[in-house]
Amino acid sequence: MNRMFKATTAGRSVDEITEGRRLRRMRKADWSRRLVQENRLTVDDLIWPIFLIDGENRREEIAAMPGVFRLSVDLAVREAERAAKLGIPALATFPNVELSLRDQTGSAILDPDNLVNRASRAIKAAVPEIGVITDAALDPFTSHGHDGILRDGIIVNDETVAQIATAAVLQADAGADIIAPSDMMDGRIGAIRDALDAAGFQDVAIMSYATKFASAFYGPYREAIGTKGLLKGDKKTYYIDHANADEAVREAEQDLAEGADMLMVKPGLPYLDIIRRLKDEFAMPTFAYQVSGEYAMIRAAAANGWIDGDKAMLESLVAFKRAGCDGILTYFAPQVAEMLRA
Ligand SMILES: NCC(=O)CCC(=O)O
Ligand SMILES: [Mg+2]
Repeated sequence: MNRMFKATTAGRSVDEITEGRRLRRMRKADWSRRLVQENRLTVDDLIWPIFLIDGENRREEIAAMPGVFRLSVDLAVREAERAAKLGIPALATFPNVELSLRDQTGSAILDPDNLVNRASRAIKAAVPEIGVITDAALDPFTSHGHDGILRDGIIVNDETVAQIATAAVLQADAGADIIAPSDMMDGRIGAIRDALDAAGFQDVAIMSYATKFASAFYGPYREAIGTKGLLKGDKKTYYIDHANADEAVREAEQDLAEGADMLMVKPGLPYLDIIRRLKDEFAMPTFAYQVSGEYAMIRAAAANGWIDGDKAMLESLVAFKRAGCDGILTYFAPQVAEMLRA
């Protein structure tokens, strides 16, 4: 029937137009689609960001992130066990620090027994086979919610870098396998590398939040770590303008020169072009952070019945692989891992 059909429009048949190259041929059945599929999401691609709170047996749902909880350390350990069983390679921890412990300089990050370090110790003791990634940025620890030390209205770069480097050593000492600083201060990767090496932590890696953009998509995260009501102004003097791409390449280049082992692009889905450029340019292990706002959008639309949440989640994650990612930090990690296993 197809063969007999001659287009009645301007005269040429579809076979004449395509010269016989029919791309739908390989899409005709499930088996052939599977055979030619270029990118595949596996559990090995997942990093699970989890939120911490003080106390015991505490589990608080984050309103703007349905299905995501703040966990006391004992429950975080349980979740780490679950993650390891599911085959998730690594966790990234983020603390919601008690308000009374936050100050102008974020000094609690220098407490060897702060929430993050206690969690790393407990997780590594119970589940040594899972990777632990910690953030050395100051925002969960400052009374103003900025990622650095605030003096006279300015986030001071060099003093912040010195504090972050010291904090990174404490985090490594508590068991962190990867330090992932999310603050975007200039020079922090080199300073962290030097400090880790000087303290004997040559094997602790650095995943640079090399290209972190000033973004509206971090909203729910600020609720999660309790900086929403604290933060005055914005982070535009240290995060990258979301209109810029060449600048992101320069940031990544600089962090690699300073010793970053891995690059991260954040947020994720609106920045797939950056992921592709970094992967092509540097051929380094490259990660995306599918941030809280991206998670919330998918969950909210699904809750309203406007999209199929599971399908949108999987599609968004495969998009990162297609763009060149080696892995993705995603709040969907345990849910996806369960699905990929089934
Ligand atoms: N330093 C980690 C983040 O800022 C996460 C942002 C988000 O999930 O929105
Ligand atoms: Mg930089």
